[in-house]
Amino acid sequence: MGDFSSLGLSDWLVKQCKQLGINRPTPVQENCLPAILEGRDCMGCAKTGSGKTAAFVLPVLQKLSEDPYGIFCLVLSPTRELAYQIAEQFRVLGKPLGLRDCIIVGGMDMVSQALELSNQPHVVVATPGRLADHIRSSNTFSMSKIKFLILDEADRLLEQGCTDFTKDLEVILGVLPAKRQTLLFSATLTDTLQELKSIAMNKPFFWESMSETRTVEELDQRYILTPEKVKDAYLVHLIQTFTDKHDDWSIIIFTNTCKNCQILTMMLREFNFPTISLHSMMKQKQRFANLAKFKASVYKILIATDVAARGLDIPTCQVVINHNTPGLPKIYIHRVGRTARAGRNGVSITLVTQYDIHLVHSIEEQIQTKLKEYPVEEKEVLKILTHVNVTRRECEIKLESTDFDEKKEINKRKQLILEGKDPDLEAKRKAELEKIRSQKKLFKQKIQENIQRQKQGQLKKKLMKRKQMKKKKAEQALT
Ligand SMILES: Nc1ncnc2c1ncn2[C@@H]1O[C@H](COP(=O)(O)OP(=O)(O)OP(=O)(O)O)[C@@H](O)[C@H]1O
Repeated sequence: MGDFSSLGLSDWLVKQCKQLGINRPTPVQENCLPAILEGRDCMGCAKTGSGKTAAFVLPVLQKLSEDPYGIFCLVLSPTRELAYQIAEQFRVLGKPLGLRDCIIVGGMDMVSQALELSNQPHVVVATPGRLADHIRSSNTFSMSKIKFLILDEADRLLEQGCTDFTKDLEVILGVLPAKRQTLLFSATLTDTLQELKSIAMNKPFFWESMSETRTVEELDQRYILTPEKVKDAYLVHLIQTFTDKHDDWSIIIFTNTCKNCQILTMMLREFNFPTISLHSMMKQKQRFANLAKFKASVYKILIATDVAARGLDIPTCQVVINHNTPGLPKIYIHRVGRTARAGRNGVSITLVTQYDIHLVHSIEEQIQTKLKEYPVEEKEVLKILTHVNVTRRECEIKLESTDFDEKKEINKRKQLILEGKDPDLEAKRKAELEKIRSQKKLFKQKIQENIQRQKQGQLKKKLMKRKQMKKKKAEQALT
């Protein structure tokens, strides 16, 4: 493995890297950096925590230092927290340049963002939705001269999941110059390769880390098979044992919904665990504040939805617990990738119910690794089971008495309005769809029942016939 200078990086950047403890390039940096410096489009697929961010930040900074102007580079990120983290890397590594960056994400003041954009920052780091809003509503900035477009977590930006970025991406791509360098990075690029290739049109240099497994070797991947009702008791027991044994460990717990995130946070606090949460129903300022407190180890436990699954770099995080088994292997890979980063060790524990076993199998198939069972003293778990379940129920009741569900409904309506839809019409449409769906279901059920009845009738007839035959034979034998 060479050093950064031999890859063509300028001395000032090599020095800057050293100050951050980045001395030798990781494979993704070693391979992608020269191609980007040569002016090629690039698609880099490397495991979580392998230094993909610096693989695009460093060459952009080098090119910027040769011809500084704004807006030089646009980076898109699927989440707001990740956008801040990327901007920070640019700021730290680009300090000697006097780099001016600007972060454009939802949940923050739009007017001050518009002002910052009009000041022509060198680098804009944005989430697609908010940037598209600015493009639609303002003509005080131009992106027609950008040299670099970067899609971090590129596969997420292009997939049509619950947050669909494709329309916003169309708006953004519409104002960018065709002549630019496009860089796409993720730990899970391969599923969306075709869509990505249409964005990086300029015969992209494609690099993927060669490895049989898709998760890092330093990660000890475990599971616990548990009935749904005992899950929380296992969780409390696990946290208790980790905190008893290790003062300095931080834990991220992933769960499937904002409500569950909130309930688990309340519940773990009842057990005096220093817990904080991160999910999309929180105010943005609170989200940033909570993440900062977790990063600074003020709180040792972060309970999050998948909004924290990708990209976040928290070196102190030693353990990831999946309170629910992720439905997609890709999500699993990103979630457990929040630990065991940059060569450090880490543990992931997935709580698996009997209904999730098939999900574990498809995860294992994708990552080419078998999860090992995590040994637990079941006696200890059973001892706290009732206490934990009663506490959870109390927390649920407490949450129900707040306006959490109401807020969720209001947020949904706000989102629909922002998408240019009428919330009442949407609700009507949804109800009608639901009605049609349940009618179809009922119809299907009736058909099934009819088939079943017919089958049973036929079976009965057959049995009767057989009985009669037997009887006949017996009578014949007697005569
Ligand atoms: N060459 C290097 N040597 C040592 N540490 C490095 C090097 N490059 C990056 N790092 C550090 O490794 C950590 C992980 O890097 P980064 O966040 O870029 O990972 P990533 O590949 O983008 O992961 P993910 O897929 O989860 O987003 C960071 O703390 C970063 O500072």
